[in-house]
Amino acid sequence: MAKKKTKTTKSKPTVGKATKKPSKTFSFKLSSQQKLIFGSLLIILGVLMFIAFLSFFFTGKADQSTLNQLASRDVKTENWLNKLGAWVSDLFIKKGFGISSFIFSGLLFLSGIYITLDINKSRLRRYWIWGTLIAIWLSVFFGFFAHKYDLLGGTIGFEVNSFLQDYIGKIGTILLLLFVLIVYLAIRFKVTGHSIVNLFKRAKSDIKSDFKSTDDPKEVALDNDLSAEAEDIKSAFDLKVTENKKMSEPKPAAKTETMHNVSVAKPSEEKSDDETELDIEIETVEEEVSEEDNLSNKLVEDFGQFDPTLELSKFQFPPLDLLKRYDTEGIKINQTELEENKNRIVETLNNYKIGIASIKATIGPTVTLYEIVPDAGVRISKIKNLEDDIALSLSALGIRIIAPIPGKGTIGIEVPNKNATIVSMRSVIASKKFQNCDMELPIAFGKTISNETFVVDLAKMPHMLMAGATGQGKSVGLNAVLTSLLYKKHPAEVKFILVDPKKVELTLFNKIERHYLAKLPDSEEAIITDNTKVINTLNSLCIEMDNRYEMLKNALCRNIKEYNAKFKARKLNPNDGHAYLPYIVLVVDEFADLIMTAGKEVETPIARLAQLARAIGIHLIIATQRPSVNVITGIIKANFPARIAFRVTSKIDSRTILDGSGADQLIGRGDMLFTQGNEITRIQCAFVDTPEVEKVTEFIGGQKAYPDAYLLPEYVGEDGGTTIDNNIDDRDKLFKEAAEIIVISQQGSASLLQRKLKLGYNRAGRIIDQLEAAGIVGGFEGSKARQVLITDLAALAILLSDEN
Ligand SMILES: Nc1ncnc2c1ncn2[C@@H]1O[C@H](COP(=O)(O)OP(=O)(O)OP(=O)(O)O)[C@@H](O)[C@H]1O
Repeated sequence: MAKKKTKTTKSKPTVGKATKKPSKTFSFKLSSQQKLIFGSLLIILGVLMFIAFLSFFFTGKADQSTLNQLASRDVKTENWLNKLGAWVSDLFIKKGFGISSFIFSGLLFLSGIYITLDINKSRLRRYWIWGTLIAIWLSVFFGFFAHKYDLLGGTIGFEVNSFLQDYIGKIGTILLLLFVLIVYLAIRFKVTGHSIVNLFKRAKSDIKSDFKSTDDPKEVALDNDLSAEAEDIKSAFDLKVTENKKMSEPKPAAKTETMHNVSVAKPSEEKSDDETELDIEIETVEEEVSEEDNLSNKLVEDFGQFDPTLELSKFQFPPLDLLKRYDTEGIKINQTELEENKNRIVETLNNYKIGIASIKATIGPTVTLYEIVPDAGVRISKIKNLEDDIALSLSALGIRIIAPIPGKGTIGIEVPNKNATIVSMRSVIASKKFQNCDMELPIAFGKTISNETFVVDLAKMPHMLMAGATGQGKSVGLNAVLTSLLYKKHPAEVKFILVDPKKVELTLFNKIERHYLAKLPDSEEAIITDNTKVINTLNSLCIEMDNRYEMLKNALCRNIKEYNAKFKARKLNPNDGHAYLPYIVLVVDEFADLIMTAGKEVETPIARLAQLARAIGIHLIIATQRPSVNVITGIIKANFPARIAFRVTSKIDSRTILDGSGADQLIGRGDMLFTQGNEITRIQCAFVDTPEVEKVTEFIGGQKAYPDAYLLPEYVGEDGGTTIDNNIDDRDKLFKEAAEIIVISQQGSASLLQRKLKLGYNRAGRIIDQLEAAGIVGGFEGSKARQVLITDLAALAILLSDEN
């Protein structure tokens, strides 16, 4: 992939410092001149080594006696490179690897060339590794001949060979060397069983065709490798064709016969021959590694994959003990209750002349499902209409009839248990299903009617709408969602934006602000309780969404998962504006309240986010007490396929949220219906109490955190940039200084002032307004920095002196 420079529109806040540049390590970098000097030195050394080695085979014996006296100048050696040559070649060839030592001189020479010409170093490294291994292998192999030619394998070869022979014998050593050779060929040249078979086949067909051509000298195979003779014939043949063409254009085969008496094998015959004999040989080509891949591979080799959790590498997930066990946990079967309910159902149905073939009970935490198979010929709608009668005869609230149960040939009657059991958060978090799940954003909601832990992936939903009348368990449900994520996701991987108009429900999560929360740069509190701030946050989230899409586009990725995987593999350069992207989960409690106060201003960004944000890891969870149509509008509903309904007060509300009835028949206290499309599942929501959440958040909050919450992009509301302060006397004390900074950097951004002058966002924003009023910076341009209208300090000085 060609390296692509990308630019994002703003300086992105990072996950703490999750986007660290690859850490600076000591790098041995040479200038071009140094490369030439060092490279040519290696080339010369390689050549010298080669000469010394070569000479050793002629002069080695003669120099043998002088080796101990090399220090003395008077001693004469015969090696072509004299004393040093004699010593080095003795060291490498005699004491070392034998004739395979030539490989090292070659490697030195090659290194010199690579360094001088600045060619890809990773290949050179590979040459060295493989070269050394080959040298060892050869010397061990030549060790077999050591008793005759000791210089072939050198001392190392001899010693290793005899060592191996001592333990596995001669045959064992040969086989071991053969095995190593096969491993080498397989890895280095990607040789496979197939390619060997193909090689043999080709050799066979070559030999066969050679035999054929010698059998009948007249027959010349007209293939691509025409021999010189055949070439002559062909040219003559072509010539004749052109001559003949002028006359009568006879058939080419006849022409050849008349001219040269050469029979050309009929193409069709040749083809059939080829078909039986020739097999396509597929050459295994080593995949070309593109420049960027190469770099990323090297980075991954050197530093390992990028680890977003590195900055808080010591972060500990909260232990299970922080969550409470409940006495009423665990399903107890009440046989008499079961029996009674069964009898009543059968009786009621009998009263209406509905016979039952069989009945089966599944006991859940809060309700028991009686599955009945009616006698043949009974109309389902008849049973469905008896809902109220059955409820009356069972004298129980919240009877729900599912007729038929999707995927089963039965009718279900859900009857609440007299003594509901609590599904504790602890039990669902501890469940294998949750612990072993491989989801991006796993949520353990609770338990289904058959007492299975119900785990869903928020990333797949991709947004969730939650409704329920007051006191039915919405807040507990939201806490269950957040707790699930806290137990499974590292602070680097997920960030929450919490909107809590009630001001009391989500405040506990304040403690994990610097771990898990995201906020606007200028806000002090991460949890948003003020409705006007919600608008800014939502718009800022839209900017974040646009930025993320831009980043994904530049990285050629379709979704956040691919993008993060690429970033982890170091294929995306942080200097090009890329960063590891955590998931962002926006939780809005009391959505109705928000819509009432802010209306369209909230609905538009929510709808935009709901429509577009799924691919870039922004997920919305919206909870409301009143699921009326003016709160949950068509556009919002269409984009929230996952719905959760706690008990609602009317069938209409149930229809609004679930597109069907059922939620009005729930029994409350966490009894809920979940749908992600067609199927509706009844679940008992896990119960997590405030003290438990407090303990979990305290545990997390007590650990090392990022310096700040995850900062969302700056968003200045529509009126934010227009309140221009014209009064010179009211200007900020730091106005002049700020103007100078802006003019020098030619960048009209409040965050620059924040950084340079160490100001809060509000003050920096005010100064920017004053600068705009003074004509130093241009108007507000959305997420982009403002234009600077003054080009240098001199012009600024003139402008300011004119004002006074
Ligand atoms: N899953 C559950 N298991 C057992 N009891 C529950 C469960 N969920 C809620 N409850 C009970 O219901 C009470 C009210 O729950 P919760 O505060 O979540 O209601 P709510 O829907 O948020 O109400 P509101 O909209 O007024 O805030 C809880 O205090 C608790 O006693």
